[in-house]
Amino acid sequence: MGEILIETKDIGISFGGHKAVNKVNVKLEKGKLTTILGPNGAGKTTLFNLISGLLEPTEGQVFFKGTDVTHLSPLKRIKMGMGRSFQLTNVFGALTAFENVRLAMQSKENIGFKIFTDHRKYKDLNKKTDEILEKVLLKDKKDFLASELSHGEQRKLELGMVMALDPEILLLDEPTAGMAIEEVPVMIDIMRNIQNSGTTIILIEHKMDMVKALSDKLIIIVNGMFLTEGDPETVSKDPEVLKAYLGGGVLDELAVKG
Ligand SMILES: Nc1ncnc2c1ncn2[C@@H]1O[C@H](COP(=O)(O)OP(=O)(O)OP(=O)(O)O)[C@@H](O)[C@H]1O
Repeated sequence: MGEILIETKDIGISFGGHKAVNKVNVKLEKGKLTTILGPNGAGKTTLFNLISGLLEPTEGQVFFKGTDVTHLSPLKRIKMGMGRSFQLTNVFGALTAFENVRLAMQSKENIGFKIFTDHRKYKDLNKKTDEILEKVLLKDKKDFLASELSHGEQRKLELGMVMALDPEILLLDEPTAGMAIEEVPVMIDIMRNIQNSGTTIILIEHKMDMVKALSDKLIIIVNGMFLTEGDPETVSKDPEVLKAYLGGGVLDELAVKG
């Protein structure tokens, strides 16, 4: 296994009496795309919230590049290189696509209005913003208000805003949620662009086309607990996975992967 960027040790959280995540141990490897799969309500988003700091665990620890970040705020984690997107779109409708991405970049750099006193920095930010809009295939829409974009375009923009934080690892919670199936191949292209630029990705995704096309590794979570992990081919044939999770035949699609 290569360098580990994120590791959880016996991480868990209870809501009332219910253990939404129960002593989960995962290691996420640099440069890889790992997909977290599991039925609805299995605890995938909750695990993301624990990793990114939106929730404090009731037990266990989270490490980022060997540092214990369990009690650090989400903002501190972002500054360390952990980027996160959400199932719901979070864009500023009254700003253009370009402004949304640049604002995200400014927030990371903490430069606020000082940019107006440093022309070079300003130009540099604009250039980086253009590069990101190109990566998420929104260059043509840069001057559109975010509210004028389609839902799928807003999702791409959201991805651009997370990219603007220049993360070393990206946690993406269903980037295709609410997208029409015809839009999925474009999202796959965008994700490949991000992968090719060396960013490590952890993905929660239900659309199997996407999972098949991109995943180096699958981690299966059932009832808040880690079930198994491995390459998509192996995991899709694991009898435990088929028994506990599938039934519905979801991974049959993975098993026939070329
Ligand atoms: N803030 C909360 N308060 C109480 N219960 C919660 C909270 N967040 C999540 N849960 C519960 O924890 C369990 C796991 O939810 P979670 O959203 O993590 O599942 P998921 O695997 O992401 O599901 P989906 O695929 O439907 O998004 C569910 O039973 C959910 O109702």
